[in-house]
Amino acid sequence: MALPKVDFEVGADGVAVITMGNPPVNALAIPIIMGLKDRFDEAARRNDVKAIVLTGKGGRFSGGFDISVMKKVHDTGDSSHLPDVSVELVVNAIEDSKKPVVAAVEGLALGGGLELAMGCHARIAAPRAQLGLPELTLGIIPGFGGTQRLPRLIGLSKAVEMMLTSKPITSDEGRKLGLIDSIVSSEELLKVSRLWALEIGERRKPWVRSLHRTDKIGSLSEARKVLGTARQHVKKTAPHLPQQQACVDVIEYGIVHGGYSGVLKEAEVFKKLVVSDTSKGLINIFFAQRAITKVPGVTDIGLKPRNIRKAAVIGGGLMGSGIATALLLGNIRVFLKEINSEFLTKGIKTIEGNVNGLARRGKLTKQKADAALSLLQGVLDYTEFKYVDLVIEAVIENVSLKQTIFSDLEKICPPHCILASNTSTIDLNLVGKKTSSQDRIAGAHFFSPAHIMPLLEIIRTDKTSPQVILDLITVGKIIKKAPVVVGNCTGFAVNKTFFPYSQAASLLVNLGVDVYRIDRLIRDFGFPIGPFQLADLAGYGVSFATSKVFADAFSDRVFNSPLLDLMMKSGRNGKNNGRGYYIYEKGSKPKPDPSIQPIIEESRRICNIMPNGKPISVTDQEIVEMILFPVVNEACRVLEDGVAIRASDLDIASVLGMSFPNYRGGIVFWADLVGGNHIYTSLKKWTQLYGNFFKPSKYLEERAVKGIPLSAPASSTPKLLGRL
Ligand SMILES: C[C@H](O)CC(=O)SCCNC(=O)CCNC(=O)[C@H](O)C(C)(C)COP(=O)(O)OP(=O)(O)OC[C@H]1O[C@@H](n2cnc3c(N)ncnc32)[C@H](O)[C@@H]1OP(=O)(O)O
Repeated sequence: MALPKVDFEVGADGVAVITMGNPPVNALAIPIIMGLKDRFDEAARRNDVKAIVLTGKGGRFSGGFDISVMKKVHDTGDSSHLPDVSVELVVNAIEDSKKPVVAAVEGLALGGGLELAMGCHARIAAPRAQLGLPELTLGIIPGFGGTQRLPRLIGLSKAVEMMLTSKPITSDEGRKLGLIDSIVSSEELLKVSRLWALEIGERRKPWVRSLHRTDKIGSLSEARKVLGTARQHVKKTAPHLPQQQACVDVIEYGIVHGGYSGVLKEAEVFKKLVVSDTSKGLINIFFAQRAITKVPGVTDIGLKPRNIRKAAVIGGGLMGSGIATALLLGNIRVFLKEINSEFLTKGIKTIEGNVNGLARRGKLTKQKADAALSLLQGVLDYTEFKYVDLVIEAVIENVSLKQTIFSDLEKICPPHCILASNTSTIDLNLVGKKTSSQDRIAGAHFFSPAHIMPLLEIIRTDKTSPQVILDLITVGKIIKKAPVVVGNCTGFAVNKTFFPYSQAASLLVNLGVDVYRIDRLIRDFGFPIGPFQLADLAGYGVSFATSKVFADAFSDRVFNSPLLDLMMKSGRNGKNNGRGYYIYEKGSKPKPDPSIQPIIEESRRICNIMPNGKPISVTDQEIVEMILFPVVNEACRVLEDGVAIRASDLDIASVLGMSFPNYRGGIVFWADLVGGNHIYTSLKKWTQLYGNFFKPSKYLEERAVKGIPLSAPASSTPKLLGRL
């Protein structure tokens, strides 16, 4: 791999071209920043240099400050790894340079990349470059002057919007807004930028120091109005994200005290935010997301993904139609199979509803929606299966039915065809037991609604071939899912980790805690809805069936609550029939239903676990911990058994599959922040008080006692992922 380096070349025209080279995105790693400082010094010193062009190698300007430097700060606790770029490089060496500097932008200029460009005296871009300040997604604010220069270049409202949403704009929009001075073809980019820089020197083009501009900001009262609205919005939509408020504050500071003071304030706040838990969590998620597709024994052995053009989905229910929708949106031809025309019509209607719904909400153009639906064909038999590359079975969780389907598939599908099951709980060895095709059988576990939820859990057995796993990873990427490869066991990685979540909530209710208090606290923690509203949403049938599976598999530690059964017996089925823990009425938000109280009382009476028959007294924090620590405990077992390749895979899976708040970094990452020892001692205490449901796992105990982070890689070879 090429080392990061900054090239410097002075042409006969007297223009020095400084080129950042750090593939694949020219991230501003420390050697690049040092190199830039040296090169700008050199350009300033040399008499043969009249003007400067700053650009990036390989068709990309820069993807911003090297995020791994911030990770290093998190890992070491040492902020001195953060270089002074904002003043030393952007203000002193670039913006205040006595020689004109032009940024030649191609591909992308994000974060620190765009901030360098904004420090230049003009920006020339190739078409379709992405320009943005996505720092807030990492729990920080722009730190190389972006909070000050962007509003001065494009106006306050748009700049605030770009920073708070972290959404990039294209060259075209940048040109209209005044961020880009001219758009030229890639071929012409350097030539035009050189000329432009020379013309600035000759005063034939304006020599603009962005930080000194005030014309686009408006009056102080106008600015305060815009910022006040932004503040209100942030307060409502992002109460857990301190960087959002901080960003607005820093922008305002610069407007009140001047751009340069704003830059200094920004650097100070940036440094504080880098070490915040939010930034630690979000940066963990950034790298976790990119690690999932690095699967030892699969992606590092020189295999090439095969083309998956045609797929079949068996079962047109909620899951099957969601999966088919996802494949169609990924431009894959789909045969949807059902057992009769009534079910088939219903499945197709659901898919049409899914696709058209996305188009209605502006997520898809009408043209793309029509193109996706044209790739769908409903079938009632296996004739078309002779030509497919992938089958995903999504029928009910019935072992013998699945076994029959897979033995039929083996006979009908071509030998290269991948045979996948969307089972959420059943052992895949059992599913493929009646075939001799175990090497091409895998799990492709989607999360409901499958066309929306971004996680795809790919389950490999010890017989699944690496090629099949690689192909499924590739399909996952094509259909815009995050593919996480896990081992085969009851519940696989995600449902196994999270089965104690709803059980702990029920346990607390049976100990006397209020349903709605629990839901509120879990929402306050950052989940979009609480466990009882989630149960309402999923429908009780699914929860009931899966809790049975877990009760059989993990009888040493399940909590069997009569609550769900009693709810069902009283004619409730959650959102499906409008009656659950909440009342569901069209057009209004779910309302707590006081009439469930007698059902809860009955459950408590049957369960009889309240000490002395009285509700326990617990703090809000304890409630959250009593629900989430058992999940951490199960995550430890998943890691110990090697069901997940690495802890960060569970982090990303918890965020994308279970809506664990991303700014807390994922379940294992959060557990390490809370501290293994606190989790262990709490679980031990609750085991004594309330039983084995809370009993700490060996893995947790060992690590807590030795002070080893739960996320640290295991020293022994994973068991279930034996091939990895
Ligand atoms: C002080 C400043 O204000 C602070 C900052 O600048 S913070 C950084 C702001 N910039 C960002 O947030 C951009 C982050 N990067 C991205 O969004 C995307 O990587 C991208 C749009 C640039 C490219 O996307 P894509 O082509 O799909 O490639 P992607 O797989 O994401 O990244 C390719 C590799 O570059 C790495 N990378 C991308 N941006 C990086 C960055 N800013 N720092 C370090 N590594 C980075 C990725 O980790 C990945 O590494 P890997 O191959 O070892 O896994």
